[in-house]
Amino acid sequence: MERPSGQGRLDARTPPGERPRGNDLVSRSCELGDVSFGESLRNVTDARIQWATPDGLEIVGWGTAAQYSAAGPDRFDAIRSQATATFDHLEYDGPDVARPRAFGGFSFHDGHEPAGPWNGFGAATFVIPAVLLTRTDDGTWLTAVGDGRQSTEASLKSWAEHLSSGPAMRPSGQGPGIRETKRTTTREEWIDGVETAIDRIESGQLEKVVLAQALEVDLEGSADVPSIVERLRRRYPNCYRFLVGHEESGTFFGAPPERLVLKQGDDIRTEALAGSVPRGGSPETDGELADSMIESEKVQHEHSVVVDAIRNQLEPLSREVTIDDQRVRRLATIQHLWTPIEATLENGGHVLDIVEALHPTPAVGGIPPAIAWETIRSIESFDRGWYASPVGWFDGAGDGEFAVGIRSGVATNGTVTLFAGNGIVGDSNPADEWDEVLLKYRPILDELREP
Ligand SMILES: C=C(O[C@@H]1C=C(C(=O)O)C=C[C@H]1O)C(=O)O
Repeated sequence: MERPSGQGRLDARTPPGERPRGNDLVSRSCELGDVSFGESLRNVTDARIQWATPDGLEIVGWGTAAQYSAAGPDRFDAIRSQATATFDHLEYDGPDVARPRAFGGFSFHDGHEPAGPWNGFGAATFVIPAVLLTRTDDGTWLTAVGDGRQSTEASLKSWAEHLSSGPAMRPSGQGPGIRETKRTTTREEWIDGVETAIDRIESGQLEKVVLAQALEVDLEGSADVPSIVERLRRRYPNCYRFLVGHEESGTFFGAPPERLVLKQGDDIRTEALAGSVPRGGSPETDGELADSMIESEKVQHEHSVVVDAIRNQLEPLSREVTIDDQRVRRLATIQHLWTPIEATLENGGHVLDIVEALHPTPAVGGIPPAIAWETIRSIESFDRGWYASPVGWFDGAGDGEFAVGIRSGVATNGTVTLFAGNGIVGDSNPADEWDEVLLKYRPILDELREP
């Protein structure tokens, strides 16, 4: 999309006494009529983000008002302190829902070095977009973030005019079509890897590990990721939908069913989502499959390891941790065992503290964490990059929401690399694990294929 003029620069006409200091940011919002979020992002070549939650919040953003990156074991802290320096001096005038937020994520492991499809995705990268569109049931807002009052107000006005003259809706289009798919892991290699993990579990070193694989998909057409993300809403309305593209990178996107954390003030919501069976062809077979999952000792063990790890991480930070009743989460192509978890923080804090405490849960990593990671490294033959990692947003109050970046892929020139993994415990059956992992490619693979 062509950028309207008047964006960015500190406006020299602002009276000195009224001008924000140095690099301080200014943000303004206004309400808009219906605009197509997908269309707004389509031709953006610099940073862009999209974030949609099962609760109905939808945000797209583009451009960079501020950017933070960090690597190594202190990456959570480093991002928090860089962003706090901005937010502490950010002047915002507008409704809470449209406030500026920092969007981004982390790599699975803090030692990540960007390469291949993950070029441009560091160990932690966040941006406060220069332009944001926020939609809830109550309406749509446009937010501009810049470094001077008059220039930011001018930018808001010109984007409002520009977006209002565009289409309110656009057809969500077709999938690009698939030319060829290539696995990182053959069935034999997968079965070998699962057996190696089971040996480690039986020897007592390891309790659970999540092994994953990747599928490289060569496309017939080009991947219009914002419209793929829009289309994922039709079959996965109760999942998150996101995309993250940095200035010089491919686009990471997906429809994860799993919340890592939602923090609002002292209230924390998270969940254990682990244990999977396919959907049946009818309500009866759906129910039978779900019952077999609930009754399986193997699945219950796989699941309880996640509940216990989350409880152990949250208890030292919380006044109270509540583990809700276990239930079944039914998605279009798969069903999961699911336990919602809530906590009340003892001494407040920042959502990134909770992200750091929880990531990776044994729903995507394993127990004990260090041996699980070493097992993953020695068995998996591809780079997890940002797959299965925290992706989401935080604001100036330290609130925010992060999904677990699963049911995801990274799009780079004509190729999408998809990722999927399974929890392995002592009584896992390697051949069953192969069938299960293929199910987890489906959400995106189906959209790429669809005519
Ligand atoms: C690791 C993935 O999914 C995770 C593993 C699950 C399992 O092992 O049953 C279920 C849900 C997710 O926590 C994935 O989708 O790639």
